[in-house]
Amino acid sequence: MGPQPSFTHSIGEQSVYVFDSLIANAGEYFQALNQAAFTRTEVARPEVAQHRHWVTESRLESLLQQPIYAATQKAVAAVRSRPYRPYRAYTNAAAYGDVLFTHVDCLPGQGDLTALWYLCDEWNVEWGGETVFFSEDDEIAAAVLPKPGRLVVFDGTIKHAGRPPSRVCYKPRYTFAIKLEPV
Ligand SMILES: O=C(O)CCC(=O)C(=O)O
Ligand SMILES: [Fe+2]
Repeated sequence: MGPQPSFTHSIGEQSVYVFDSLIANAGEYFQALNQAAFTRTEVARPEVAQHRHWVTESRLESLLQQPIYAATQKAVAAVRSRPYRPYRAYTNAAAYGDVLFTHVDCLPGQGDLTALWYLCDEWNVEWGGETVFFSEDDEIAAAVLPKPGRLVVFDGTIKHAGRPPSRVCYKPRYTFAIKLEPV
């Protein structure tokens, strides 16, 4: 039997699956990301293109060799019967005061999934930094808190946004996004 989600949220026909404890070395990723070269190049959606946020891209060829990708595949296989392949992987960085704008990760009918890893060595509920998911009528339908090594897998058509960490959080918030398309 594969990994089971810690919990699942249904938003209309779409789903958000939260997995914990699939990797043990989130703190190592956090340390490595502290040395990575981020560029302020990412745009959430065209209308907010003047507000860019910080990202660093991962090479897909190297991603495929990594245990974090194997863990992602197992989680995806636990919730979906069809195969998916990654087409992009990158890490978002946000600190207090940053804004990560609301967006969707794919168009209706594309069937993409997003696998989003919280790569922190610790997290405190007072630090905020949730990923929030919206219903069709723009209500918050689910909010997922960062936790070291937590993975959230969701349908790319769900509107969502990362929230920045609060003023009492002195660490960057890193989320590692793997965008997956049906094969
Ligand atoms: O950092 C987050 O919580 C959300 C990131 C995201 O939505 C994305 O990279 O597409
Ligand atoms: Fe997204």
